[in-house]
Amino acid sequence: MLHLHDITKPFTPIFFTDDCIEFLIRLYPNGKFSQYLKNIKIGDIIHVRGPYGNFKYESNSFQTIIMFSMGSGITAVYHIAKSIVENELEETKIHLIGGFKNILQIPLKKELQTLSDYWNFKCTLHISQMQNVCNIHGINIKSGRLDKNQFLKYLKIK
Ligand SMILES: Cc1cc2nc3c(=O)[nH]c(=O)nc-3n(C[C@H](O)[C@H](O)[C@H](O)COP(=O)(O)OP(=O)(O)OC[C@H]3O[C@@H](n4cnc5c(N)ncnc54)[C@H](O)[C@@H]3O)c2cc1C
Repeated sequence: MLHLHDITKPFTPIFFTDDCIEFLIRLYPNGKFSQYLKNIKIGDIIHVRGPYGNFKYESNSFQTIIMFSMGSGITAVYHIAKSIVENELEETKIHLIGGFKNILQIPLKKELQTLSDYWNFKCTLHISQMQNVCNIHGINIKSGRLDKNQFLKYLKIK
C-alpha cells in the first residue's frame, strides 16, 4: 500500500531487495493517486505499508502454470513468473497471457523478452486495438480481445 497526501492505493512491487523497491504504475490522466505521483520530487516522502496477502508458492508443485492478466495487472504475475523461471531447480513451465489495448501500452516488454529466453517461459499478448501487424521478438502477439473460447483453449478445456 502506498500513501501520499490523503490517498492510499494498493500496488504490487515488480522487484524488491532489503533497501530497494520497484513499482510499475500506470499514470491515468485523471487518476487521483497517479497524478499526485507524477508530480512528486526527489525528497518527497511516500509512506509504504505491507506487504499484504498470503499467496505461497511451493517449488515444482505444478507441471505448468497458466497466468492471465489484463493491463497493469501484469505486475501481479510478472514477479511470480520471474522468480520461477530464474530458479534453476524449477521444472515448472509458465505461460503468461496478457491483454492490452494497444502495443504502446505494453509495459515490461524487454523484461518479458528476457524471460522468454528461458526454456520454461512463454508469453502471449492479446492486443484489442492493433493497427498494424506487429512483432516483438520472443513474444506471441495476437490481435483481438481474449475471449471465452481462447481462454478455454489455453486451459485445454473443451
Ligand atoms: C492488489 C492490487 C494491486 C495493484 N497493483 C497495481 C500496480 O502494480 N500498478 C498499477 O498501475 N496499478 C495497480 N493497482 C491499481 C491501483 O491501486 C490504482 O487503482 C490505480 O493506480 C488507479 O489509481 P488512481 O488514484 O491514479 O486513479 P483513480 O482516481 O482511481 O482513477 C482511475 C481511472 O478511473 C476513472 N474514474 C475514477 N473515478 C471514476 C468514476 N467515479 N466514474 C468513472 N470513472 C472514474 C479515472 O478518470 C481514471 O481514468 C492495483 C490494485 C490492486 C487492488
